[in-house]
Formats: sequence, structure tokens, C-alpha cells
Amino acid sequence: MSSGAAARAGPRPSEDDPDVPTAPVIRSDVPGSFARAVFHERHPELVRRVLDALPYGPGARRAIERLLTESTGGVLEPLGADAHDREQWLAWGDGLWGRPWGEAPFLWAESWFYRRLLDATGYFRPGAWQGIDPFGPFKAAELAGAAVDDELAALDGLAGLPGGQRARALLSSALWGNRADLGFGITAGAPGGAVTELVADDGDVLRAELERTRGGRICLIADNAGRELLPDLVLVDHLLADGTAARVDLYVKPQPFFVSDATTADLLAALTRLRTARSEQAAAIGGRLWRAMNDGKLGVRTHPFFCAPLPYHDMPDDLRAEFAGAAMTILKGDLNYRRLVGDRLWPATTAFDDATGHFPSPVTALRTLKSEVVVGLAPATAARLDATGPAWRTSGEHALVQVALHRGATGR
Ligand SMILES: O=P(O)(O)OC[C@H]1O[C@](O)(CO)[C@@H](O)[C@@H]1O
Repeated sequence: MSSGAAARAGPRPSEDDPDVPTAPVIRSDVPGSFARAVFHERHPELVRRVLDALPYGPGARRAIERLLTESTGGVLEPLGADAHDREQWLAWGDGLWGRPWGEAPFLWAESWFYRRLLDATGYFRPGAWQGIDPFGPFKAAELAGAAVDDELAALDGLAGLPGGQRARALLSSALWGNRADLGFGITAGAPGGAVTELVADDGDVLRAELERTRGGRICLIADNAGRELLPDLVLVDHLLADGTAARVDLYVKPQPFFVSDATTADLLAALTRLRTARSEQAAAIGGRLWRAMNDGKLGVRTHPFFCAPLPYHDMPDDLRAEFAGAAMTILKGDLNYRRLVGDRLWPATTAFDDATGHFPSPVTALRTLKSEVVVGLAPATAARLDATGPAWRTSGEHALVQVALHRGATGR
């Protein structure tokens, strides 16, 4: 990374291309902003819940409390000399060290918060707490909940639907599954309230493109575990079972991140939940996915960059090469969307194609709106939503399906 890359709250050098549209980077030091509320309201509540959920000893508890204080009023200090990823973070934070947290880009500062929270709990240190997910109890409770039983039972009803209708229903449940994010629930109330509307819906474009590329490789960048990952897995099974994809690569996080993001351990828990479900369909899907992993049709992949504080624009070449050649990459959720288009205060009518032109394959975003970032809206839609006040961007009651085929760039 070049010097000062992540330091300024303005455009990163690699995004300085005059052909790439740009907008102010979101920061958490703006009074009254959503980003500030995440640090000053959501994180304290999250920390309280983590400390209630696991019997951490005094050292870890103190470290977690210190992190909270530091993240709302302190400066950014590099990782200790013994941290396995110290050099990586030194580079990612080049130019930011020693500056107040609030001056860092919001995406950067949030990612750093989760990295430091793992540190504080002993996640990386040899010892009894190594590898223990601080969000594990929340994830487990959600997966064991009755709501999941009901959702899995509903799969039996879908089995008899005609193909097109079934595909639409599965896409829709993967989309709205993104509401069930545990971090979001901390301040937004329990997920599952009134769903309003799709503010952009490229569903038909997606279906036509998947038909056109039938039998290709599809990548799915997962977001949350539990009630989001289950419908994602059902969608993956559908893509493989009906031949839409010959292979699916499913990307999970290498470590706990943004509260409920799915790791390999969460994927295994979800698979077990499917395989042991009372619903015949759910159990059959779990069995098929298991075998698809056995025979390599379903690849489970990860990369340190999935916990990086940077936009996908800056993904390293080895990861870029994995997406290149995919018929489609589906990105789930709000955080992936922020990283895809850049965590900036874009005019909502900025073309999705332009904001995602850097991505190495055609892309689809399936996302409920839980942060201020949005692009690709029709001017009339943006104006109508803005007239209702700013909450539509963050309430989780709106969603979008956006597709960029990038045909010009890829020649597909
Ligand atoms: O799980 P998702 O859909 O990525 O949403 C997580 C969202 O929650 C927040 O972390 C706010 O707490 C957003 O910044 C983030 O985009």
C-alpha cells in the first residue's frame, strides 16, 4: 500500500482515477450522524451484551471496557509487537496511527474495533480463550430459536411451486434474511417488523443473466450467520440443483467480525441445523450441500481481506483472480455493499455500474439498507424517500437487488 493510503478521509490514491466518480468518505466524528451513533450507542450496548454472555475474567473485561473508552475518545494505536497481523494492519492504517478514531473512515474504524475486540477477549492469544467467538452465544441462540424452525418448515411448502416462482421466493428470502443481523438488532429492535419496499429491483436482470450463463461458476460472498446464512444456503442449493451453477464458491469470514458475520464454524452449524431439521426439504438440502462440498461443487473459501478495513476496490490480486471469470458474484448485506461501492456519501442516483466498475466479475448486491450508503436509485425514488426524512437509509425496512453486468469491461 502506498504511503498515507488510508490516512486521509478523502479519496484513496488508488481511487484517484478521474473516470471513477467519488464522494466524501463517511466518518464517525460527525455530530448527529449514523456513524457516530454506532460508536457511541450501538457499541456500548454490544459490549454490555458480550460481557453478559461470556464469563470473561477481570483482565479481558478491563481490556474490553478500555477499548470502548478508547474507541469513543482516544487515538489509534497499532497492534502489539506479538500480533500475527501487526504488519498487515500497520499498512492498512498507514497515516492514521496516532490520530483520533473519529477521523478514520467509518469503515476503517469499525473494522478496527472488531479486530481489537477479538484481541481484548484473548481470541488470538495462546490460552483457554483462543479461538472462542465472543458473539458465539448470540449466534447459537439465534440458530436454535423457534423462528428458524418455522422458516425451515416453510421450505416444505416451497417444494411444490413452479421453478420460476420458487427461484423468486428463494432469492427474496436470501435478500430479507439480511435483516436478521444481530448487531443491527441492538438498536433497531428485533428484526422481522414491517417490510416496506425494494428501492431498486434488478431481479429480472439477474434471472436473465443467470439463465444466459447457465452452468457457470457463481461466487456468493456471505454476510451474517444463522437466519441469514440459512436462506443463503438454500439459494446455493437451488443454484446447484437446477444447474444454474456448475459450481458455487461461498466466501465466509476468517474470524468473527461485525457481530454476526459468518465464519466456517457458523457455516458448519447452519449445515447441521439443516441436516437435522424436522422439515424433509431442509434435511434434504443439508444433505445435498454436504455432498456438494464433498465433491467440490460447493467450495468454501475465505481470505484475510474479508476482515480488512478497505473497500473491494483495493482487494489484493490473489483474491481478484478468484472472482475473475465467475459468471456472477453475489454480495450479501450492508457491509459488503459499503465495501463494494465505497463507504461514501454518494448521491443516491450515482450509477451502480460506475460505482462497481472495479469489480472483476459481474456483481449482484442483495442488501437491506442499514447504513447511509446507497447508489443506483432512480431520481424519483430517491426524491420520494428523501422526502420522508433520513431514516429510510438505516432502518432496515428497505432493500435492494442491484446488478452490474460490466459487459463493456469483461466482453461477456
Ligand atoms: O450485517 P450487515 O448487513 O452487513 O450490516 C452490518 C451493518 O451494521 C453496521 O455495522 C452498523 O452497526 C453497519 O455499519 C453495517 O453496515
